[in-house]
Amino acid sequence: MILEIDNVELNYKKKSVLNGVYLKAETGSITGILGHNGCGKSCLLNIIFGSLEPKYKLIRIDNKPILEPLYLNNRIAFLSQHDFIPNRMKIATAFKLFRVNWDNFTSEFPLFEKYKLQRFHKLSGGERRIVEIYLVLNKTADIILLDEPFNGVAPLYIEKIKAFIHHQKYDKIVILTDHRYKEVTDVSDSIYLIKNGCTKLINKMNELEDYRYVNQF
Ligand SMILES: Nc1ncnc2c1ncn2[C@@H]1O[C@H](COP(=O)(O)OP(=O)(O)OP(=O)(O)O)[C@@H](O)[C@H]1O
Repeated sequence: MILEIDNVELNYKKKSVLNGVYLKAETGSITGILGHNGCGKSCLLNIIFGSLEPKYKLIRIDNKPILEPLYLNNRIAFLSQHDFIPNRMKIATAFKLFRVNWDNFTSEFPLFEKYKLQRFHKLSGGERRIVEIYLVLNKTADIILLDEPFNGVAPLYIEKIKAFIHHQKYDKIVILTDHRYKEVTDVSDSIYLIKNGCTKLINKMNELEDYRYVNQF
């Protein structure tokens, strides 16, 4: 499956946020999006998900234009920047709602066993992120969007999460963004940089220096 988005125009009042986006993501490869604070990474993921309506956009899946928000057809799972599990929901209930197996989760993350009947808000920020990433990655979906999956996650778990993300790519489209750019470049097969409202496909990592995204890669 191939997902493409282009012709995006997103403005807030007189401020132009996105105006020259082309992004192509396909099953079997992971697509990373990089860019400075406020360049429009989260907006772009929300536009793909369908929760943000820009002035113009064109989304195609396998060359067919998609006119309805993608979230309506349940083929897409989105880890947004902010928690999506309600604070007072028990962790076991969230796993039931997502139809994700609790025992498989705790075999990968044994330290979470004690949280089964705990309410979501009692977990630390990093622990909440790990639960949500796991649910999103394991939900039945063709497309996965991850907005800052590594934010607040301890280094030991980052490697594990990267391995999970990598595992998903064989039958899903995965698009992710994070400020931990080395993790993003490490796990991604193709990289887009958003600069001045436009996407630039990065072929060689030193282009990230040329575009002044990093001082030294
Ligand atoms: N609801 C809104 N009203 C006005 N401006 C907005 C709104 N949402 C986003 N913006 C602006 O759009 C721009 C892009 O925001 P976005 O959250 O997509 O950036 P980002 O690249 O994800 O940033 P960060 O890396 O800091 O999370 C920012 O300048 C932001 O201030």
